[in-house]
Amino acid sequence: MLFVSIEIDVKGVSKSYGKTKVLQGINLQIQPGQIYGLIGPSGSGKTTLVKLIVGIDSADEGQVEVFGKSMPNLELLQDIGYMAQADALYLELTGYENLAFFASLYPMKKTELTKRIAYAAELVKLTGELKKKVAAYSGGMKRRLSLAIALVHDPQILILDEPTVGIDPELRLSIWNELMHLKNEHQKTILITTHVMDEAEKCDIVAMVRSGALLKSGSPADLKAAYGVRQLEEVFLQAGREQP
Ligand SMILES: Nc1ncnc2c1ncn2[C@@H]1O[C@H](COP(=O)(O)OP(=O)(O)OP(=O)(O)O)[C@@H](O)[C@H]1O
Repeated sequence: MLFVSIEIDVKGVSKSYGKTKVLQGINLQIQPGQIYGLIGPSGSGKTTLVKLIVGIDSADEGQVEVFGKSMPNLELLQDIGYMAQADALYLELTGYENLAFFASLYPMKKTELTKRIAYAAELVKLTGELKKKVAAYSGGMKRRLSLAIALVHDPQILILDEPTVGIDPELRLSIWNELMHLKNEHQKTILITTHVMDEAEKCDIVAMVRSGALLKSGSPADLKAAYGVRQLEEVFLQAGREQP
């Protein structure tokens, strides 16, 4: 029997805010070493779903398991790197001080900490800017620093909520190359939300979210073949029309 391990398992999850049902009956499974993309229009529920997976909010119905453990679970903090949509940075501190602060929340030796900060800063091309106060950073630089913070403690799972918004195309490409490297060379699992179809194309599995429900999921190639189309965007439009 083929055994497929599951790192993130979302089972029948629903969530409401007040009377508004924001997620309904979501099921998804993410395997180790996958890049899994959530794509959908603004307000479709991607961030809400991501928050349930990270464990900073809890579902009304259903369950989220990460490494077989029910979320939220403080034990798993070390294993998950989360980059929220809104940057949570200390503006009066420098880039370096921000990285050092977040890294210090995890058990790490001083030498390891210094190495990880250098690696994370280089990854997002901020090495030369680390001495500046974050208040003087541009929007894109803040996004890049948030990404560096998400991976500074070397987590197995990276959960990135629209990580490339406000980032120029060249750096966007280099960040994607690095995400591919993290997946291919270090078997990291990456869950990413995006509005951008060409980013969705780079994911192993794409799940299309609309109005709090998962329309379709699969590899970009399989999804396009199933609909007989050449663009992922067309899959999304057709899948949306099929909805009752
Ligand atoms: N804390 C909250 N209280 C009330 N409503 C909320 C809350 N958080 C989200 N919502 C609502 O839930 C719905 C889904 O929001 P969510 O942020 O998950 O969407 P999204 O797909 O991530 O959108 P975007 O791509 O714009 O980030 C929206 O209608 C939003 O207004």
